[in-house]
Amino acid sequence: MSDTNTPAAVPAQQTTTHSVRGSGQGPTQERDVALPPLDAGLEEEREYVGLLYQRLDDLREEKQAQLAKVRRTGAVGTMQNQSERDAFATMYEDRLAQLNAVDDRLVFGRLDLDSGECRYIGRIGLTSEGRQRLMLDWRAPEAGVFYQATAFDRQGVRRRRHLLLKRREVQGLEDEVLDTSVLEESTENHGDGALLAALKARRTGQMGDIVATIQAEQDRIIRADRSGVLVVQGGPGTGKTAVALHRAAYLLYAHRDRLKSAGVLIVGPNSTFMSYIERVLPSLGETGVVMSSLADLYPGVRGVEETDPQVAQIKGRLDWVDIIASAVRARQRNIPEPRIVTVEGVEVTVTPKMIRRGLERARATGKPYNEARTTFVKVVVKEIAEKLERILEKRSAGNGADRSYLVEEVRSSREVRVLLNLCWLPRTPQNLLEDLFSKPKYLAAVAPQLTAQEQRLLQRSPGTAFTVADAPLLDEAAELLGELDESAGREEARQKAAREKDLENARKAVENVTPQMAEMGIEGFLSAEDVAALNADSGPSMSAAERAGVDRTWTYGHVVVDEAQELSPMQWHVLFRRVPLKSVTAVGDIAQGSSPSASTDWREAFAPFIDDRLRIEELTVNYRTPRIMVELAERVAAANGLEVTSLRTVREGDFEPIIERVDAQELIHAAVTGVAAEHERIGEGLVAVIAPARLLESTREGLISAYGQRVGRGAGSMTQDIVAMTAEEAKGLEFDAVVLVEPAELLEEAHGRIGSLYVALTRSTHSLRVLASRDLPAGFSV
Ligand SMILES: Nc1ncnc2c1ncn2[C@@H]1O[C@H](COP(=O)(O)OP(=O)(O)OP(=O)(O)O)[C@@H](O)[C@H]1O
Repeated sequence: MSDTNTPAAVPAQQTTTHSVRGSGQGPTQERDVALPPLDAGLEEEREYVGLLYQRLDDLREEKQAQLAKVRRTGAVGTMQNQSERDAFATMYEDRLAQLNAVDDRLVFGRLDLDSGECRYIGRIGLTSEGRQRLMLDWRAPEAGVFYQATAFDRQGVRRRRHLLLKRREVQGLEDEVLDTSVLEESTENHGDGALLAALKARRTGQMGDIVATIQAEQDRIIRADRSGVLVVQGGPGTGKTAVALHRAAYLLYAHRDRLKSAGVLIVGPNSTFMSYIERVLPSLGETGVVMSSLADLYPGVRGVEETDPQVAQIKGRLDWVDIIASAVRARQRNIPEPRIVTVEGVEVTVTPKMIRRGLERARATGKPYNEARTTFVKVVVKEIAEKLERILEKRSAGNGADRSYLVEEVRSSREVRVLLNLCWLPRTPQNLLEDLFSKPKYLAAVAPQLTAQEQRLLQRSPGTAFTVADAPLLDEAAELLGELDESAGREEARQKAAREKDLENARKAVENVTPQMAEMGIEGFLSAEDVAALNADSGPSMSAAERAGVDRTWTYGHVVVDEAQELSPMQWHVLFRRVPLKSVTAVGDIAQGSSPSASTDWREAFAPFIDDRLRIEELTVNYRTPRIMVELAERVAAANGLEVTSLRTVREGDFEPIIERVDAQELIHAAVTGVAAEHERIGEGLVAVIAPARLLESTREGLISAYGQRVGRGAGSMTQDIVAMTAEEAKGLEFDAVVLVEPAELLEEAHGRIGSLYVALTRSTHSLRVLASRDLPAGFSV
């Protein structure tokens, strides 16, 4: 058995055959299937695709049987035997999950080369039992020409064929003949291009992959080098999100050893967006990535919206690195004058000098605040105990009794504990931030960078929920405070030792199984770290991705950030800490920026974190929005002072945008009827009402009373056929039709920044209806 990703090299027209096992569980039957000739038609391609699915099913069956066998063996034998079994079991499970995920439209392309070689391109690489290459993984270097070859630069390609599948069924072929001499040989040339067919398709509410139709400018970005920061700038609908996700899949393929254990983090603006994109990577056979919205950047706390844009802007500044450091330092303080504590009925005077020695020794450890506190406590307790001992010695005229118990007595004395806490209170990131925002004097003392007015804006009562903009501040505080539990350091050391032991065992196991896996043609599916995680002697076993998702200190091999223009400097600061090699793909559009901290220049945005080794690539074709709507959006942007690069569009569009004037009190009713009118116009599909925040709830209620269950709610709302949201929430999403309510108010609520309205105008793939009771913003009329 072999199913890896080395190049396919099968001459196209000679009658090459592949030997394929028959289906079913019975005895193996061998049958030969010829590779379709260059002028193959639908029937021949169907036969070949049938062969590929046959191979997929066989592999699946094989893995299922192997997994069942390993599981039957049970947890017996030496630690190393168990590790080996676990290694195999995880590998089979991973592989099975991957084989299941790629079932839909397994293969999509065929290349016929000048050399006579024919390559099939699909979601994974497949070879026959006899090690004959059947299909190339789209990410393999040899598959690159499928996306790159053009009539001007053929790169040895005579013909590129798209196989249009619905699930497992070949429904059509589409040929691009790059060498005109092939024209006579080819009888097939089928209708609409694969790209247009994909773009016209109704939206499901979840983003799909674009693997069959990646365009050359996108492919270059997807396969770009992993090192450093790559920014992909592009207008709406240019495929930035799609490219970012396919790049993650590509990097996981090309650097599997490194990235499988370190992991890839994908960051997006909010949870609706994260559920919109969550299926793309699994459909490409990749499951081991961690996805996080900006609200979840600090594990364990889901930030609510920061409603005041000024507050969000203040919290986004890098000044907080210093403010939080001062806030932490300010929580270590000396006593102004000596204090008396009573231990065992004896009064002991604690002097500022004794406390200072404790503070200095603790700071000298260089450990985070809570961990250094252990040293502080140890030093001061010892000093008090020694003083107490001297007093007791004096009283008992030096009878030399054993007084080693005194240290424990001092440590457990309530008065001593109060004094120690007064000087060095154990803190969690949450308490620290809560204190900063609820104690104006504390904030004033540690944040001279903020004006009095800014400090006032930050004030809030204790217990208020943490916001998205607090997440990076919590993270920064956690970094400086360290573990709260004094025993955590010891526990951590114990766990580290246990992990190292597991890792050593796992390395031996992987060494043993690797040759057997290689024999089977499987490489790089499991690292020693994965096996070690399975054997970890504490808690349930977790995959690298699961562990990374809950561990604030996890460092990733690569980070992908979508809607990157919206991130504040503090959010970048936290993200860069998670990727020490600074291997980052950031995709976004400066023109769509709407958050209070949105970047207006990519180089400026990254200057604090990296030197000038920043690569900026641009995408220039809008695949989502028809030309008529793009023109409207660009006109409105320009009329409101926003410079946007004019985009090329792939589709003209079938429907002119409709602009309806309505009375203010009729807006919601008009939105409800507008949805029905849009469904009538476009047929089935997802219609979104994009409304100002003030009208959102009443709009949603109006829609629910008219359409009931059809109206989506929460993160999974996009899978229904009607949704209502603000322009901010619509960022990154797309719909078949959009009903846009009161554009003047959208502009106003973004404080005159056009970004949100520009976003709203570019969300639709087919049709747009604008409802306005007030004057329309500039640019709406020609
Ligand atoms: N090469 C392609 N083949 C098929 N569909 C594509 C291709 N490129 C982009 N698309 C489709 O175009 C639409 C827009 O893509 P995407 O959401 O990635 O754009 P974007 O640049 O992130 O947009 P925005 O900035 O407006 O959120 C999606 O439906 C995507 O699947």
